[in-house]
Amino acid sequence: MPAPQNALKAALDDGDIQNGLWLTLASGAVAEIAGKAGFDWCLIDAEHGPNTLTTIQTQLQALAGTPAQAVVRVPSGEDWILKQVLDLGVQTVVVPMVNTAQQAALVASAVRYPGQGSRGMGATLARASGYGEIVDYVSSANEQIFLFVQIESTEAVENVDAIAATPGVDGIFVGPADLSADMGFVGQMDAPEVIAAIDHVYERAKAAGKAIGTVVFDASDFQNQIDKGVTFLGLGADSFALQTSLRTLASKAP
Ligand SMILES: O=C(O)C(=O)C[C@H](O)[C@@H](O)CO
Repeated sequence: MPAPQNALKAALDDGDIQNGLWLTLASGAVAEIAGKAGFDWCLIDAEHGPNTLTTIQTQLQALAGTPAQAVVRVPSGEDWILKQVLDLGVQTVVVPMVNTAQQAALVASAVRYPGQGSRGMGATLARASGYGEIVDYVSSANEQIFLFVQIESTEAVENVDAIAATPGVDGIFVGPADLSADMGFVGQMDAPEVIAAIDHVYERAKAAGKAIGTVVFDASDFQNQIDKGVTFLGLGADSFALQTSLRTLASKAP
C-alpha cells in the first residue's frame, strides 16, 4: 500500500484553481468547521498561529474527516520541524522566508527521503504511515509531497528565478504582508511598487512552470489574482469569526 495520493498536488499540477482558508486559531473544531465549508484546502499556520505539534495533529485529524485537503505552514524551513510535521501525515507544506536558492535547496531536501532528499526515517511508526499500516509509505512518499516556498523579501524577489528553478520546489507562494514590509511599505500591500514586485514574481514562477500561491483578504481581489495566474489562493482566515460576529450584532433588532 503506497502513500495516499496528494489530491491537492494533483489538482495544482493540473493547473486547477484551489481555494483555501488560513487556520490561525489552532482549534480542531474550527478546522473541522472550515473543512466542511467547501474549501479545497485549509492551511494550519504554525508560523503565526499558536500551534504546537499536538494542535497541528488535532487539526489534521479533524480535517481528515472533511473534503478539504490539509496544508501546514511551518514556522521556518529547518529540517527538524519539517520532519516532525511530515511524520504527522501532511503532504503539502508551505515554508516561509525563503530568500535564496541555497535555502530552497535545503528545504527541498528536508521534505523528501534519500534518493531525492534527506528527510529523516521515522514515519513507519508515525501517523503519516498509518502507524505502520501503509507498508510502502517510505518508498512512495516523495512523489506525493508538494512544497511551496514563500517569496516575501526584496532579496527573495531578486533571487526568484534561482529559487523557482530549484529541484524539489513545486510552488512559489507570495507573502504580501511581509514582502511589502521588507520593501518599506509596511501595511501597504497595494502600493504600486509592491504590486509590481508581486507581478514580477508571478511571471517568473509561471516561466519556471511552478504553481503560484498567495492569500488575500479582500474579496474584490480574488478574480484579479486568478487572472494573474494564482491557483493556490487563500481567501481569508478562520479569524473571520470576528467579522461574522460584528455583522450579526449589526443586524440585531434595535
Ligand atoms: O506575508 C504574508 O502576507 C504571509 O505570509 C501571509 C500572512 O502571514 C498571513 O497570516 C495572512 O496575513
